[in-house]
Amino acid sequence: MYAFYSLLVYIIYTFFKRKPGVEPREGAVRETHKQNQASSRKEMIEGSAKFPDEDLWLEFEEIDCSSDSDGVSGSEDEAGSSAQGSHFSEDISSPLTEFLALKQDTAAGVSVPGHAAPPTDKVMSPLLTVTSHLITFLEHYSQMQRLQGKAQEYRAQLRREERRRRKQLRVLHGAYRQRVRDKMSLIESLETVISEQQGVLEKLQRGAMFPLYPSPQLSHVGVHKLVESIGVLQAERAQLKEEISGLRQNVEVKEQEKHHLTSDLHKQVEELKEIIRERELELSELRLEMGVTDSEKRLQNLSLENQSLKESLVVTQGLLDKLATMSTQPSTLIVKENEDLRSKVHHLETSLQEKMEQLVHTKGQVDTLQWRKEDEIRHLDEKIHRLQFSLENEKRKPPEVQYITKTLEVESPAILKSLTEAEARNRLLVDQVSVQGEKCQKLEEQLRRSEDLTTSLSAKILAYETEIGNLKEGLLQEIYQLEAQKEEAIREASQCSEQHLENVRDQLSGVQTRLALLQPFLKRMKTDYNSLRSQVRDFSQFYELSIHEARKQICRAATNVSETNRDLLQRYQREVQLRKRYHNQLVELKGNIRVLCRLRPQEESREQDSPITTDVNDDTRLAVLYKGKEKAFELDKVFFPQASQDEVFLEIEPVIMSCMNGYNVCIFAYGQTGSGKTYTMEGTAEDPGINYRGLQALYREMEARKGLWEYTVRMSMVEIYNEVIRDLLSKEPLEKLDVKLNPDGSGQLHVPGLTSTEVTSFRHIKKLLCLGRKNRATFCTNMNERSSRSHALLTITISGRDLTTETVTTGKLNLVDLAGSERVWKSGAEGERLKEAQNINKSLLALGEVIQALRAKQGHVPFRNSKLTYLLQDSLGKGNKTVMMVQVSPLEGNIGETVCSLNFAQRVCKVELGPASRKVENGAGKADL
Ligand SMILES: Nc1ncnc2c1ncn2[C@@H]1O[C@H](COP(=O)(O)OP(=O)(O)OP(=O)(O)O)[C@@H](O)[C@H]1O
Repeated sequence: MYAFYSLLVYIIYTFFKRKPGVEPREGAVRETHKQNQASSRKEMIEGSAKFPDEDLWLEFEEIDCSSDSDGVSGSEDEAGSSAQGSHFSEDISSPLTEFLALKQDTAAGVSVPGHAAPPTDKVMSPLLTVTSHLITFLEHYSQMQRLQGKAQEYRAQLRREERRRRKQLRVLHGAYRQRVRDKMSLIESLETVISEQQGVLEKLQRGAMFPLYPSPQLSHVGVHKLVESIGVLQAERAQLKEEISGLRQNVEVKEQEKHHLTSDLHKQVEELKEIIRERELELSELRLEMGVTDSEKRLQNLSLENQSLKESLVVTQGLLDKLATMSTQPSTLIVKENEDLRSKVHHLETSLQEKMEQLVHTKGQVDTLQWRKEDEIRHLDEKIHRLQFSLENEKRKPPEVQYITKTLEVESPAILKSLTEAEARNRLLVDQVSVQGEKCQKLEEQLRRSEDLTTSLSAKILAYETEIGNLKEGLLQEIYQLEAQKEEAIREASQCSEQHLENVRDQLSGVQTRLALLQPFLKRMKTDYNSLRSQVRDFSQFYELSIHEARKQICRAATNVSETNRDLLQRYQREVQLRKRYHNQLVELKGNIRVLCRLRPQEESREQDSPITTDVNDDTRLAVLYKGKEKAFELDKVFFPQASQDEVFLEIEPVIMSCMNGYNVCIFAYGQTGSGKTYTMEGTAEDPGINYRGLQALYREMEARKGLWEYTVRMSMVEIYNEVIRDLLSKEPLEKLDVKLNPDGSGQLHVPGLTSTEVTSFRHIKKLLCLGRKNRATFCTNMNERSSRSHALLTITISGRDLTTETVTTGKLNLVDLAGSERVWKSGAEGERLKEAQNINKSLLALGEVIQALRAKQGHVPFRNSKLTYLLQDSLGKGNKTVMMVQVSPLEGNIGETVCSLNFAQRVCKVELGPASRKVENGAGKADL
């Protein structure tokens, strides 16, 4: 008895002294286990004591082997955990099995045949009972760990399956998109076919609109084309139907296969369930035998759940494989593909639903398991307390027992720790299961969406198919209608043509009768025609002779005309020369400086007695009643107030025209402000003055001389204000210019920077005149004031070339609108007005001095005393032609200024410039003639 207890204590000691953190290596453990087995067996054999239950040993060995293999086949973590579990189980199996065997033998009191009966103790001590319970619990715990390892393996498999399924789904989606694209292209091709058919139909309709006109061939061709295309479409449709039926058969076959697979799977599941049931029975038996706790049941439940999960995974995998194989099959028809997809989606949905249900069930089970485990832990705690209590009672027992009790006290926290770890693992499992459920839900949603898309697409396809069918029916109906219309049209056309033929026959018979009547007339006409032909022949001969004679006469007349022309040309040239000579003599007779006076008419509203009287019979005299005395003036010509612009111009025209022959001419208007200077020179738009009319006359003459003379005309316009020259044709009219001697040494004057524009036509001149007027207006706010105080000078330079004699003439025409000659400075003006008045007076005084010098025939003429005289130097001096237009106001109030102006004019009248000279240049060089 003592020996037995000693052995028992030794075994427990050897088992419990190994702590979980310092377990021996696997190989070492296995070796120890084998050695223990070997030694125990050896001992048994040597002691001629066969082991009481060899089958039980074998079972334990199998468990060890399976746990080893599981640890190798799982993933790295799982392998680690399973390996750990196997170590633990292996670690405890050898001493425990031995002890269990011994305990069973002891409890049963069975003697092994052939062996000596072991020493028996009929009464089991409490320590032995507790120890046996603990060992049983540890065994169950190790089994639970193994099952957990297997569950982890299943989870890994589940993950792998999930990944594979996702991949397959991606592939399926890609294939599905491709099929949709193919479907769209098919629909487009069908639409193009329909549009072509519609086009053909429209053509046919057009042909039917004009049945009487020649288009039956076109209608025939169109109908034939339409019928052919419809036949092709029908053939295509039949082919498509055949393909669809074939594909449906394939689908049915696949469905049957799927059904078989499902039934096989169900069978397998049933078998597995049967096996599980058997295992459950075995376990329940074991539990009854060994007093197993509820943890075994839970472990069984877990294993069952895992098994069901595995089965569902297998089912899903099979479905996915089938889907993959179906997706790889070549398909051309959309309908079939859609059906396949629909069925697959349905299967997937059902499998997912099953899985979801299983997962929910598993989750519930796990929750209940957790709850039960907590209860179990509580029970274990109570048991431990009871054990502690019993151990307290056993304190008075031998020291070995006390040692065991202490060991149990030490080891119980470790057991509790392992239990909490197991609980944590269970929680982890629950979390993973919930994550899996979410993934399954997402997949389910994706599948639902794809199914919706598939249904919508299939609906569209059906709609297209129905539309195509309707169109075909409509086309066929229209074809029938067209054929009917065509037949009707042919019938009508044949009726019309028959009627027309009858009409034509009638007309032909009428024409034949008329021809018979016209036969004698035709014979007569033939004779007339022959006579006419002979006459025409005679006439053509006569005509040729006449033409020949006329040509001769024309040639003779041409020779006579050329001789006459030469004579006429010579006479014309002589006439021109004479005209020029007489003109010059006339101008000279009139005087090369001529003073004309123009009386401004009174305004109708302010008409009053004028102090100026004229003689109607003598247009060279006028008298002014000034300060009670009548003062008489004799000038070259006096224009009465009623004199028109044209009259004034006719008087001046010969002088203006002389510039075309190379004379320098200067025409200036002189007089007080408001006396009509600008009116005379510029005039108005309706009644232009000397400037406009003179330039117009020059261009008229130039036109008349075209072919004999060639002219170049240049134009410039300046304003002299306060002794400052400004270019009125410049782009920068505010620039101040100055008169200088020409640097070429000719002694001529020129204004550097002055714009001298070559004029191409009279219209061009008009534009330039407008520009000059506009620029002058920009200088002042009050145009009348400004024009009254500034001189405006328009210069035209005309270079002419006689094309017959190559003589070149250069003439210059200066047209000057002078500033008002009133004596403002005498009226006490100040400031700017005084300066203006002084400058005006200076230039007019300089003009008077120049005229005085010319009159006195002085050697020096002071042209440079003012800008005005400087500019007019080459036109005012000797050999030039000058016209002074004295403008006189008829008003009593202006009488003083009138007298002054007339006095100045009188002085100018007495100036003798001598005969004018022409600026002519011929082959020998320049000359003044
Ligand atoms: N012969 C005429 N017939 C009709 N109206 C005339 C005649 N002469 C001048 N006038 C008118 O008299 C007014 C003053 O004439 P104008 O402006 O030509 O005078 P002016 O001497 O040029 O003055 P200023 O020196 O201020 O420029 C204008 O309205 C003009 O139409």
